[in-house]
Amino acid sequence: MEDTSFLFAGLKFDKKKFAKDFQKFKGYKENKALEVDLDFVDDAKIEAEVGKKSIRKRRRKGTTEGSVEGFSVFNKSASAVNETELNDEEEEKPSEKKEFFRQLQRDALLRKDHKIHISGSNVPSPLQSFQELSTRYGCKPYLLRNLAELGYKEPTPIQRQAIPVLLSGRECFACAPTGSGKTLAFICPILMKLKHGLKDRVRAVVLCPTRELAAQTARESKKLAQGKNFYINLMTKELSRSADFSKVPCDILISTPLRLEFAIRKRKLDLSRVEFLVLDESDQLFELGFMKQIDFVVKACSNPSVIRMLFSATLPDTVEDLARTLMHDAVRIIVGRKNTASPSVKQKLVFAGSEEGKFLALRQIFAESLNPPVLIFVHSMERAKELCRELACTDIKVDAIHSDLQEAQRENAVDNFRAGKTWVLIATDVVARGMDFKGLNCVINYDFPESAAAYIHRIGRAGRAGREGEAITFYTEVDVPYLRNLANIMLESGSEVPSWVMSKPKAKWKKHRPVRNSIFCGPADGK
Ligand SMILES: Nc1ncnc2c1ncn2[C@@H]1O[C@H](COP(=O)(O)OP(=O)(O)OP(=O)(O)O)[C@@H](O)[C@H]1O
Repeated sequence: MEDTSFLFAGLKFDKKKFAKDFQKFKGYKENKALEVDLDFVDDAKIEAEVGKKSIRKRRRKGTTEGSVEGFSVFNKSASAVNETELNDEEEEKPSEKKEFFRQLQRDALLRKDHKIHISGSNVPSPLQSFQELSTRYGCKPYLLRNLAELGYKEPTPIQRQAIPVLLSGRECFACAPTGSGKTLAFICPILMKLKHGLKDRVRAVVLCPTRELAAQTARESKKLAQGKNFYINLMTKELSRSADFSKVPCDILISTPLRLEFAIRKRKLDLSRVEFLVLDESDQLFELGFMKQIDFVVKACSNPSVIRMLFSATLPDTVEDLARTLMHDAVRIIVGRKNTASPSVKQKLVFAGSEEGKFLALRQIFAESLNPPVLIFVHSMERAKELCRELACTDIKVDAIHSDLQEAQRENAVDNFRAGKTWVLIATDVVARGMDFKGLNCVINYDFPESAAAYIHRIGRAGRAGREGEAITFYTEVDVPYLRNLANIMLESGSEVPSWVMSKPKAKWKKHRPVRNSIFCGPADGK
């Protein structure tokens, strides 16, 4: 790859100015042996591994908050600390030093309790509670009030770590399970950092892969900003086509890549003063279909001090490598194990034999216990329409959502499902990512997912925010070669797998889209 400039070409990384940091990143792989995961270190190790330099740095910076910002994975090992540093360290008051190590221990324990794994230099302490937003960072009362009104008592693990990282002005790339509150993890610090009342520029951009997710993110952001005069705009079709952006006050702009690119090119939308750029579902945004627009948007956010952040429940190594090499002094945050399904979803495999078998299995599940709302995934819009037609013949309130619908029809499908007017929603992967259907009990993969990431995101529509959920995956002969891969994900997230599946070889699982027979199979009861 011609480094990665095609994507982050707009990034003005001054290699001379940041020579030291650049060296750190360049040497990241070699330095990996030094990477310390605080989750697993005891007191002695902390003492040995901590870069003494960071104590000094912190004192110089005059950090007043109760957090510790002093642990560098890139620091030299204790034995390599040079003489000057040791001399400096001698000046450290013993009580201050002791408190520093105590804080490190507290951080390590908190991270261990919440399965937070970090790498990066001087990573700020995770949050003990939302109250710390006010004691450590001077958060305005309105935000704490809104959090309480939304019923958020404790920060989720990703919120505990990502919020302090972003508030300390650091870039980050983060991977945390589906339904674990990543939206709040990036919106909360943006609201805290943005001074409101500046109406002349877009100051934060959130990119989402689908319109539905963009709309949901805009709605959730507005709830959090309630009571403050923030301008939070969703890039609708009309806005992207006809707005005079110099006259549209906009603090946070939430958009899909295509619409944003269009507005920049055709409506002269100026993003040169954007302070925060969020790439939500970042791994999908880095896929081929979006690459050109993402590159364009990243270039347009040309403010050298823009803070970029990547969030997803799946973060392939390729995306990580890209982020690690190109973001400046970024912190990597992983909650739990990377690329695993949410442990709160009970997963099950069902052999359906054939297309006809799938439909019969579905009817049987519904006959035994239809516990709406239920989301069913199929692999194409034709199949979504077909299955919807088949189920519409029953007394089940069913609808379908796919990319062949008008924007308003898609909105209606989502709204009706949320309102309980639709019991069963049949969908393509257009709603597989990010969508938060509160109270969704069950996801059925009518068609086997095309990749591991698709599986993790699809089933992650259930079992959100600590609730239990269920996922059933139908398979036929054509899907058998991929069963083992799926079984691994199931096992890692605590679900049971039949032992024979584990004896199958693993296959390369990317874009498994076999040609499937028609869903239509005539009357199921033979009448
Ligand atoms: N601190 C919290 N306490 C309780 N619930 C929370 C908290 N933060 C967020 N939530 C709720 O958790 C649910 C999932 O949040 P969100 O949609 O941000 O998840 P996500 O991690 O982005 O998921 P996905 O990977 O599927 O996009 C939402 O209903 C949200 O309101």
